[in-house]
Amino acid sequence: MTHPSAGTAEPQLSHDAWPAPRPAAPVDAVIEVPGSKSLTNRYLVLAALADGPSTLRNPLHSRDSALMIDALRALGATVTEIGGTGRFGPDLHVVPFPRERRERRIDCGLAGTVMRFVPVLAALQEGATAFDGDPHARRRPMGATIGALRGLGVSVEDGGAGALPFTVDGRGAVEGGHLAIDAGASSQFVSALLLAGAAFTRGLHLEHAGGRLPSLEHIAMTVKVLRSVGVDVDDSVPMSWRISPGPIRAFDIAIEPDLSNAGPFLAAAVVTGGRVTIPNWPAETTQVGDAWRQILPRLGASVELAGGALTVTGGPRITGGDFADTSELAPTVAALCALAETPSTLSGIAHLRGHETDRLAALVREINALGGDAEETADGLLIRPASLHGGVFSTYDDHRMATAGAVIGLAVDGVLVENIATTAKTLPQFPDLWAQLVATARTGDSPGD
Ligand SMILES: O=C(O)C1=C[C@@H](OP(=O)(O)O)[C@@H](O)[C@H](O)C1
Ligand SMILES: C=C(OP(=O)(O)O)C(=O)O
Repeated sequence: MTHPSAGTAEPQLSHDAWPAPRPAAPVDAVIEVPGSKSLTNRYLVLAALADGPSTLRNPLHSRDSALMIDALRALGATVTEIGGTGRFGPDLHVVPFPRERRERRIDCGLAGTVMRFVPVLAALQEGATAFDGDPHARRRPMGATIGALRGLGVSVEDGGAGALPFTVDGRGAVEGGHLAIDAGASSQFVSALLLAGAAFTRGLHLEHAGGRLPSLEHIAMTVKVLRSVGVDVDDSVPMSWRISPGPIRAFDIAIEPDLSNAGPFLAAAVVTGGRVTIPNWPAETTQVGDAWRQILPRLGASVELAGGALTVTGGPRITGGDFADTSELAPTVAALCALAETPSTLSGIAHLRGHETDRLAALVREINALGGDAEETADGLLIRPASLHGGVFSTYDDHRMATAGAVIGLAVDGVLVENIATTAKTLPQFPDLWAQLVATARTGDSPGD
C-alpha cells in the first residue's frame, strides 16, 4: 500500500482504496482456498507441546499463522518450512519447545488465537513472557485469560487493565485441576485452556460459568483436534470439559481448506447468479464454514456437495432471512443481506463487538454509508432492502470487513474498499483470487482450466 507524501494535495483515498470489481456477467469459477486459520493455529500449538516432532501439511500461511509461528519460536519451539505439494506454501515441521528459562516478548498482532492461546503456553515455560499487539488488540477482551491464569496460580502483570499488554511469569509447570471461567466474550478462552490442559500436572476440569458461550463450533473443533492427538477429553456435561493429564502425541496432519474464507467466493455465485466451486471441501468437519451449505440456500442459491467439492449456484434473486449464530461468517452474511430483496436479521453475535473491530457497528456504518438500511440490535443486526450506491467501504483493519466490501462491490458500481491488504490476516491471496474469480465472468473459463 502506498501513501501520498506529506504536502501533496492528492487525496489518500486514491492510493488506499481498492476498486471492488463489478463483473458484467455471472462468475463461473473453481477457486481453491488456503488452509484453515483455526486448524493451523490449533495444530501449531499442539505441535509445540507434543511428545516429538510433528508435520502440518497444507497449513495456512498468513499474518495470523506467522504470528503464531513467531510466538512459538519465542517460546523455544523450532518451526521449519519443508517442501510440500500445496499450492499455497510449504508444509511445516515443528519440534516442541524444551522447558527453558528466559525472558521473551510476543507480538499478537490482531490475532485472537495468538493472544488467547499462547499466554497459557507461556505459563508452562519458565520466565517472563511479555505480550502486546496492534492498537486495536489492546481493546479486545482478555480478562478471562488473565483471570484463568491467576486462578491456576500463575502470576500475570497487566497494570490492572485486564487487557493487552501484559506479562505472564511462567514457572515451568501448571498444576491445573478445577477452574471456572466466564468465556461469554470469546470461545477462544475455553479453547486456549483445553489445548494446554493435558500438559497441566493434574489435567484440567474447566467450566464455563457466565453468559451465553459463543462460537460453540470452535470449541467442538478444539475437542476433536485434541482427540486426534490422543488427548482424553470428556465433554459429556454441557459447558464443562475434563482433560486428563498425559502426552500430546506427535502427528502428521493435513489441514483442511478454510471454509470461512471460502464464504466470500461462494457469495459471489449468489450475488452474480453464477456458479462457484470450492475443491477439497471436507466430507466431515468441525469448521463453522460448513454452515454455508445451510445458509446460502436460504439466500436463494442452490448448493451441491459432490466428489469432494462444494458448488454453489446463484438463483434469480437474493432473499433475506433470519440467521442465528453465524459467528465469524457474519460479515459475509451481512453483505449478502444488504443486497437481498427482503429484510434479514442476524442474531447471537453480540460478541462480534469484541472482534478485530466492533463488527456490528462497523457493518452498520459501512452498509449505510453506501445507502443501505442496517441497524444494530442487542445481539446482532437488522438489515432491510435498500438501493445501494458506490462509495468508500472502510475496513478497520478487519479482514472480514474487507471481504464483505468486495462482496457488495460485485453488485454495486463504484465501491472502494479501503485497505484491502488487511485480508492478509488470514488470506493474503485474496485480491489475486478475487481477480481470478471475476475474470471468469468475462471469459467463461475457470482459473486453471
Ligand atoms: O478458536 C478459533 O479459532 C476462533 C474462534 C472464534 O472466536 P470467538 O469465539 O471470539 O468468536 C472465531 O470467531 C475466530 O475467528 C476463530
Ligand atoms: C474473529 C476472528 O479472528 P480472531 O482469531 O482474531 O478472533 C475472525 O477471523 O473472524
